[in-house]
Amino acid sequence: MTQDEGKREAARAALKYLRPGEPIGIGTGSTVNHFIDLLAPHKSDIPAAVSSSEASTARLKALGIPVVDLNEAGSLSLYVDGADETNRHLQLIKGGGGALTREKIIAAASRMFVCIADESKLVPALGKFPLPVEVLPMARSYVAREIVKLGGQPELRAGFTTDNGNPILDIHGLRIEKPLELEQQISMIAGVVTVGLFAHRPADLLILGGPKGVQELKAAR
Ligand SMILES: O=C[C@H](O)[C@H](O)[C@H](O)COP(=O)(O)O
Repeated sequence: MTQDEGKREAARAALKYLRPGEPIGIGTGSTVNHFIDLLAPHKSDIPAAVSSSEASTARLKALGIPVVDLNEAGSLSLYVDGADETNRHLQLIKGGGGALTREKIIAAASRMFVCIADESKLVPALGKFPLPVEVLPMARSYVAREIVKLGGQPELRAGFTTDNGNPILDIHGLRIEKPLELEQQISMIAGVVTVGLFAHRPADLLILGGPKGVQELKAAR
């Protein structure tokens, strides 16, 4: 089984959590793209979606699923999204595709966050995947210097701006032993819009696809 097939199987397993008649929150990335595609036969059950990126919005609309603003939808019962890394507490690194800010908002506004991924994303400690941080343009260098003080090596994501018009610093060299503390520390740096560490709002359920099939994990809390 390829990594992409693992993503697709995880996405397929998430379909059973759909709540017919209720709007759904939709993340961003290649795993979520599978999930959106698999929604086709269920679209009459989905009145609307709240989307975390322009890319997911375009894909949902192409399928005929109406996309609404979060302000209009209110709180959501279900949010489905991928991750770049997860630990056993279902704390995540997200933002490899640059959609971390809208993703964090929708996750916060949702009662159940189902994370879908291929099994390579489950790691003993977060931090091998460079941690994305969205920053306001004028704060880029200042935030980078503050991150060096925390022991990370920030690298500007070249030629990239988020859907919000901001740059991203990818932080290398972090072994994240205390995700809750680090999320708070980085979030407090002036000029940081969002850090792609989802520790205060982890996933509620992790669905992993791999050669041995699909496994579902609840957070060890
Ligand atoms: O910004 C992008 C998101 O956080 C994605 O959920 C994350 O990068 C995982 O993407 P993929 O499903 O393509 O591995």
